[in-house]
Order: sequence, then C-alpha cells, then structure tokens
Amino acid sequence: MDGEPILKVEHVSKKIGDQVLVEDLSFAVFPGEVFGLLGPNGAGKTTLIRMIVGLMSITEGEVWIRGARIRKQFEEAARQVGAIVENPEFYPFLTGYKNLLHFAGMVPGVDRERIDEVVSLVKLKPSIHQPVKTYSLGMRQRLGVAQALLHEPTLLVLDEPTNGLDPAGIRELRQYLRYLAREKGVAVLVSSHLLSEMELMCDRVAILQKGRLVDVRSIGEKGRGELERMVQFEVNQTHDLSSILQELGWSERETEIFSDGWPGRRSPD
Ligand SMILES: Nc1ncnc2c1ncn2[C@@H]1O[C@H](COP(=O)(O)OP(=O)(O)OP(=O)(O)O)[C@@H](O)[C@H]1O
Repeated sequence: MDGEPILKVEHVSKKIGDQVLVEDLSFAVFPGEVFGLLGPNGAGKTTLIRMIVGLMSITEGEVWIRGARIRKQFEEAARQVGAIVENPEFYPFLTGYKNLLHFAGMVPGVDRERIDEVVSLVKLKPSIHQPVKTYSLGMRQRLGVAQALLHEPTLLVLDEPTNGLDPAGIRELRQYLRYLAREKGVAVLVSSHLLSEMELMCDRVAILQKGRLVDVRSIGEKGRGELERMVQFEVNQTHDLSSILQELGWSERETEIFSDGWPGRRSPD
C-alpha cells in the first residue's frame, strides 16, 4: 500500500478486569480506502472503534491518526476524525440545516458554503429545511454523516452505519462513502456484522472474532465473491464449512450467503 496511513492501530488491547475484549490488534488504513471491520456480534468492533476515536481508554498498544497518538496528542488526533459511534443526537424540532448550523458554530472554520457542500454530498438538499423529527432513520443517518464531515476530517469512522437502513439507503450510503474515499481521499472505517454489505462497500476488510484479528483481505475490483472464496479456501483446508461458520458465530442468513457462493454446494445446472 502506497503512502502514509491515516490510521494506524498498533498492538491494541482492551482489558476490563480479567476480561479481554480486544487482543493485540494491528492494522493500517490508507487515504482513499474504505476499510471494513467485519465480525459477529460481540467480536469487539465497537470496543475497537471507541478506542480509535478516544471514547474509551486503551489498555495496551497505540492508535495513531495522521502521526498523532490518540493517547498523548488527543486534540491533534481528534481534529482529523469525524465519527458516528452511537446514534447521532439532534434537536428534533429544529430543521436539519439549523442542527448543522448549531454544530458548525462549535467548530472553527466551518462556513455556510461548507454546510451546503456536505448537505448535497449526503443528498439531503430537498429536506434540509424540514424539522429533524420528520426525518426517516436513513435521513437522520445521512444528517449524522454530514455533521461528522463538517470539519473536513481525513478519517471518517462509522459504527454499523447500515443498521436500520432500507436497501436503497444502504446503496446511497455505499455510493457516497466510496465517493468520499475516491474523490476526496478520505480514509473511511466502517463496521458491520454483514459479510454481504462489507463486500460491496469496502476495499479491504479486517475479520474480527472474539476480540482477535483473524485476517485482513482485499476485496478487489471484482467485489462480491472474494470473501466467499476466502471462506471456501479455509473450508478446503478443513473440509468443514459449517464448523467454520459456527466458529465465526454467523447467523443463518450469513450462512446462506456463504453457501450460495460456494461452488461445491451448488446443484448442477
Ligand atoms: N464496558 C464493558 N465492560 C465489560 N464488557 C464489555 C464492555 N463493553 C463491551 N463489552 C463486551 O466486550 C465484547 C465485545 O463487545 P463489542 O460491543 O465491542 O462487540 P461488537 O463486535 O461491536 O458487537 P455488536 O455488533 O454486538 O456491538 C462483548 O462480549 C461485550 O459484552
């Protein structure tokens, strides 16, 4: 991978009492890429993201954002980050625009032109002057992304951004995340427990299981199917698809996705 990474996670662990939530994770995210954290519920995705954005202390290791350490140079590191970790909170009786104006007031250097720019980027122009209480979940999500982008971060972090979105909302989110990465050089970190979504959205995917990094894979231009092939490869090593899926803790739906793309399981035409 060329150039300096925007995000570098180095041997990061999180322990609470004698419980290990995240263990010795290392990876880097580069400008212009959409990087996914994929893993079943409880794998440690949110814990890792909370540490990356400084919402949770790091037990061991270091997170670097554009050369600034989140532990020791928090303000410098945080300036580079836009994030939605929990559900974004808005004033429901104010319009989307007034909510953005309010946030813009707290960030130096954000003018109305920038607000208009992020509003059109997340395709909220037609409804930006309506009260947020009239917004659908997808529209709130987009307003959240607009807010996270106001200060032109170089790293955008979204925890389970597709939760609750309909297929059209997921498609739009995917399109503008890719646009941000490709055209604006932003590094995007997203988490999900859905393999199919990660395949379509990401350039590379880190697979987490029980707080550990199983692997980092490139999705490549071909998109869909790469991860399926990876699982197939693992299957060929052990000859047991179901035990791997169980081990990964994937749901039945995910199991179906895996087996659909697995030639060994297809019935002959
Ligand atoms: N503050 C905490 N104290 C103790 N254990 C915690 C704490 N926060 C999370 N955990 C545990 O750490 C593990 C990882 O949780 P985490 O929320 O990071 O997983 P996740 O991959 O984001 O899953 P999900 O998609 O369900 O949020 C889980 O077993 C969870 O119960």
